[in-house]
Amino acid sequence: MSTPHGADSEVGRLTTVMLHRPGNELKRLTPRNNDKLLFDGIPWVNRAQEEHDAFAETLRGRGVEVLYLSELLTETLESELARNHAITSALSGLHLGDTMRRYLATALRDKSPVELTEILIAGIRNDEVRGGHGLVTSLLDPHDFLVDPLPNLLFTRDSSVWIRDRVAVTSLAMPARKRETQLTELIYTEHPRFAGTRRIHGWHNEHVEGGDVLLLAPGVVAVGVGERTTPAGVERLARQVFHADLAHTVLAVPIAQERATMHLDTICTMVDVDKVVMYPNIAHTLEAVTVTVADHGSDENDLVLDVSQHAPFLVAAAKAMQIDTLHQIDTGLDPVTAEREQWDDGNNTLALAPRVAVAYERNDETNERLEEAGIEVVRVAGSELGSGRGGPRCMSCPISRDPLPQD
Ligand SMILES: NC(=O)NCCC[C@H](N)C(=O)O
Repeated sequence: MSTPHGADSEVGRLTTVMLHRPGNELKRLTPRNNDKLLFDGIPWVNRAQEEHDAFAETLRGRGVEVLYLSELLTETLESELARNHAITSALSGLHLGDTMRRYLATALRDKSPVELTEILIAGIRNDEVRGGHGLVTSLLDPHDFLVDPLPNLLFTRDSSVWIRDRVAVTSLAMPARKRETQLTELIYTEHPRFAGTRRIHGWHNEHVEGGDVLLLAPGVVAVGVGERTTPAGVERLARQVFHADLAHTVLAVPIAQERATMHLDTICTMVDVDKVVMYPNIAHTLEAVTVTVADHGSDENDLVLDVSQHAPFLVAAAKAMQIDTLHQIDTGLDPVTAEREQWDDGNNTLALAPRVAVAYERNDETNERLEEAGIEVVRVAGSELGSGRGGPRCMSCPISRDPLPQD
C-alpha cells in the first residue's frame, strides 16, 4: 500500500519533503557556462553541500521526513523499463547525431542504477566519452555537453508541485532545466512509493514552474505569470485543477519578466494562514486576475472559465481565501535593503507550520520583520546555495503537509 501524499496549503505542518543534495553537477559550472546554466556565480561545492546538509538536518530536527530526489531516482532505475525510458529521454536531444546516440545508449544500458543516476544528473561532456567518435564529436568543442548537467535540480520546488492528492509534473521554460521534469515524471510514475498517485500537467504541456504556484488556502491557488509560467500555462493548470476538483479559485498573478522576479515565490511566500512576506517595492502594484469555473462542461477542454478584471493581489487573494485581510510583512527595511534582501531570497521562506518558517540567515532585516510579526524564524546558511538564486522554498518540494486545523 502506498502512503497517501499531498498538500492543500503553504503552511500546514510539513511532514515529508523532497530535496536534492547538490553534487557533481555543480562542478560543471564555469564562468563560460554559468549564465546559460542559470547560476549567478560559481559555488564552492563542498560548502554548498555542508549548507544543504544543515538545511536537511534542520528539517529532520523539526520532524520532517526528508526524501532525496537522487535516491528516489536510483530506486526507480532498478526497473528496466524505467532505465530504458530514462536513457531514451536523456539522449533525445537533436545535437547528438545518430552515431553518438547509439553509442551512448549502449554504454548507459550497462550502468548500475547508482551510476546512471549520477550521469543523468551530472551530464556527460564530449571529452569524457571514449567511443562513438565521428562527425558530431569532432565538430563539437571538447567542453560541450552531450548530456547537459542539471545544477538547478537543487531547486526541487520547480519541477513538481503537489496540489491536494495530485502531483503536477511541471513544464520548465528554460532550456537548461527542461530535462529535470523527465526525472521527476519518471519517479512519480515508476517509484513504488508513488504507485497509484494521480498526476496532472506534465513536461509536454504549456510552461508552468512550481515556484510560481502558491497554495494560498485549501481550494485557492495563486500562479505567477512571468519569465517562466506563461499565460497559456496558467490556463492549462486552471482547467486541470478545476476539472479534478482540486480548487475553486485560481489567481493568475502577472510578475515582471526579470531574473530577480523569476517566480512568484521570489517576491511573496506565506508564513501563516493569513500572512505573507512580500517585496514591498512591488506590493502595491501587484495585481491578480481571479479565475473560477463558469461551466464545468464535459471534460477539461470543454470547461468554461470565468475571468475577472485585474484587481490588487492582496485584495483578490483575501476575497478568494474568505478572510478579511491577507497581511503583508515587508522584505527589508528601506527600499535598498529590501532590494538586496529580495535578491538574496529574503522572501523565499519555507513554512514548517503556521508561524514557523525557514529562512536564509543572511537577510537580517527581513528576519527581524518576521519575528516582530510573531513568526518563528528558523535560520539556515545559504552563502553558496544562494548563488543559484533560490532559497529554502525553492530548494524543497513538499510531498505531504497536514491539513490546516479547522477553527
Ligand atoms: N522557485 C524558485 O525561485 N526557484 C529558483 C530557481 C533558480 C534557478 N537558478 C533558475 O533560474 O531557474
